[in-house]
Amino acid sequence: MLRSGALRLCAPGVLRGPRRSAAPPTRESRPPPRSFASEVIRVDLSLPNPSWSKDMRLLFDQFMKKTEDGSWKRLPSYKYVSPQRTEVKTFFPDGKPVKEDHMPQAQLFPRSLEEGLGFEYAMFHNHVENRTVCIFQGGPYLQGASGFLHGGAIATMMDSTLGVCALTAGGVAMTANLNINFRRPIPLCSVVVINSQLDKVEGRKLFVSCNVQSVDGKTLHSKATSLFVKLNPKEV
Ligand SMILES: CCCCCCCC/C=C\CCCCCCCC(=O)SCCNC(=O)CCNC(=O)[C@H](O)C(C)(C)COP(=O)(O)OP(=O)(O)OC[C@H]1O[C@@H](n2cnc3c(N)ncnc32)[C@H](O)[C@@H]1OP(=O)(O)O
Repeated sequence: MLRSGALRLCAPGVLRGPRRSAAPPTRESRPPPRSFASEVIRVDLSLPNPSWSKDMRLLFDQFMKKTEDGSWKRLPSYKYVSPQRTEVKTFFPDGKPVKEDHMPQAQLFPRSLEEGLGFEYAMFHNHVENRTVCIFQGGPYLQGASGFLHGGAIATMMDSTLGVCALTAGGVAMTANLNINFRRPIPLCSVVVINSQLDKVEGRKLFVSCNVQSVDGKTLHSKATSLFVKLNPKEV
């Protein structure tokens, strides 16, 4: 039984729970790995699935059109990130990268909830303009104030979008500073667009900003400025 008006905006797949829709899945569903050593699952989760609302699908299609001339690229996204497969291993600040055997259950945080219940998103990057756009549908497990998204969930997606923008433009970097203004609440299960851009580079410092807007562009939900610092290989 639905109590929240906002929840009615969710696609039917969300309300029935994860991976139970009669509609054919558009992603390959496979069980999680026992260990990174044995297998790294490469299921691209930034593709449409039955939990995506009409707004989410329309936006996705609009951005896919923009990829046709090569100016924009869709960025694939995976649940499992093997340290063996990233530069983090070499650039980790304390010089002691976590061994894969020590974290068999590690997952990328925004991909750690079941389909449709948490963070549903896809990102697109423009290499010429150094911009990253994220289309984001926040599911029912991300509630803060009743019927609205939790500020931490919004911050997570802003940090992730800013991070991808910084990483894509400048290489391996970590968030050093993140300033957010929350202007208007985001209804649970609605879709928003996060627009980020690289503003300035000073040595290892990457200054990146973003805003979060409603699909029609009429509501500015949040704004942020951030500083990412490229990790220093000399310290390894
Ligand atoms: C992240 C790796 C990604 C791997 C990707 C692979 C998979 C891809 C998949 C999916 C992508 C998703 C993307 C997600 C993105 C999320 C990212 C996060 O949330 S990261 C977690 C939260 N952040 C921390 O835990 C950092 C903790 N802090 C640190 O480790 C250090 O402070 C660090 C590395 C940021 C800087 O330390 P120093 O020792 O290397 O550098 P110093 O000398 O302190 O600073 C360099 C310059 O920056 C300024 N600076 C540093 N921190 C500052 C601050 N907070 N405010 C202002 N300036 C600051 C300093 O004043 C200095 O400036 P002057 O060169 O002198 O001009």
